[in-house]
Amino acid sequence: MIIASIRPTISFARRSFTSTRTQHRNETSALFLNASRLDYDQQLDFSSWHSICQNVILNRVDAIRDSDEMLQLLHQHQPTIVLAKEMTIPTTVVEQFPSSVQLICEAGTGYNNWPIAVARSKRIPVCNVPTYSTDAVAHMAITYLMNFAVSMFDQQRMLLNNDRSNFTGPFTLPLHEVGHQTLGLVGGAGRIGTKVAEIALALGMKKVIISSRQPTLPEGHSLYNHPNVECTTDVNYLLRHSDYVSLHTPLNDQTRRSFGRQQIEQMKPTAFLINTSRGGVCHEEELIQCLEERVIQAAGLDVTTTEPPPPDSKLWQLPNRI
Ligand SMILES: NC(=O)C1=CN([C@@H]2O[C@H](COP(=O)(O)OP(=O)(O)OC[C@H]3O[C@@H](n4cnc5c(N)ncnc54)[C@H](O)[C@@H]3O)[C@@H](O)[C@H]2O)C=CC1
Ligand SMILES: O=C(O)C(=O)COP(=O)(O)O
Repeated sequence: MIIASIRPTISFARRSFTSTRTQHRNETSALFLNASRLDYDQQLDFSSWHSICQNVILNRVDAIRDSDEMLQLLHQHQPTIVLAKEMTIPTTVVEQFPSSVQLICEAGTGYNNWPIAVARSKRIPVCNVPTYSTDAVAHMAITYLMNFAVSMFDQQRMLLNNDRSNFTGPFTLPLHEVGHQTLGLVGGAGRIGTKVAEIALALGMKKVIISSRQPTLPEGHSLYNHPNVECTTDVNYLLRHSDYVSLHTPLNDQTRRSFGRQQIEQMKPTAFLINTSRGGVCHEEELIQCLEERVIQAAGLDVTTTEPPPPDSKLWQLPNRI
């Protein structure tokens, strides 16, 4: 899957290069910072890189300790292309990039780890892999939803704790039929949100509310004019009417810590929050407090502000956090 999905980056790179950078066809090297994050021997299609530039030398480095070391490596290798995956690249590093660097590639979807404004000011294009894991993330969000719907996590916890109260008498854990429920997708008109919506509708969910910066889905969107889909610019409306709220915006200056107590308090007390976007989109301290106070039922968090959370984070202990 990843071999196929990395191709958009390659084709973007090819377009960038063929339009403006053809003079460098003979002398291209790429530096992959912290390459051990994935096994890219299998995932980078070197023949594509070679069609951009005749000699691509991919140098992979790991376990970089600090900005100084990063800069030292960059100046030593003088790469044309710098690749990274989810590793925070400090502003000062991009400011001091060697002049050889002509393309930044994020080898995944979210590119919040790069100081884009600095790259832009230096006229270095940045590309990502937009479809790197669209289906996998959508499946993850739906897995949280279905588990919340039938209290699967709680049932398993009770079994592991040898707590038989729900298996000997009347069943007290909630069991919801999603056909009667509404899913709210914040930033839901994007790739992952749309895929989540499509699966939720296939499961027969009553309604999907998508919040977007546009009042309607664009013509040509797979859910345009769908009878069970509502598009709104009013996130508060979505929060008030959803049984599950799933976050799908990228992390940027507008979305950073944008989902906190004020938003959670508008959700139904019976509702669940799902975050598979970026931990930093949530105001994590306020989210933890709201979960402790049971302002909502529970949260499914594929992402946290720091990954993994620090050992003393309350996130490790909260019973209503998955
Ligand atoms: N948990 C994981 O392993 C993964 C997480 N992700 C995260 O999911 C995010 C979304 O991915 P895609 O759906 O593929 O991206 P996308 O770009 O297709 O969709 C993002 C949506 O958010 C909207 N948006 C952007 N800025 C906004 C703002 N300031 N306010 C409101 N809406 C805004 C966009 O208009 C778009 O509809 C990525 O940026 C990444 O952070 C992506 C892949 C894997
Ligand atoms: O591509 C992205 O934005 C991701 O977050 C992918 O994350 P992962 O490869 O699942 O650690």
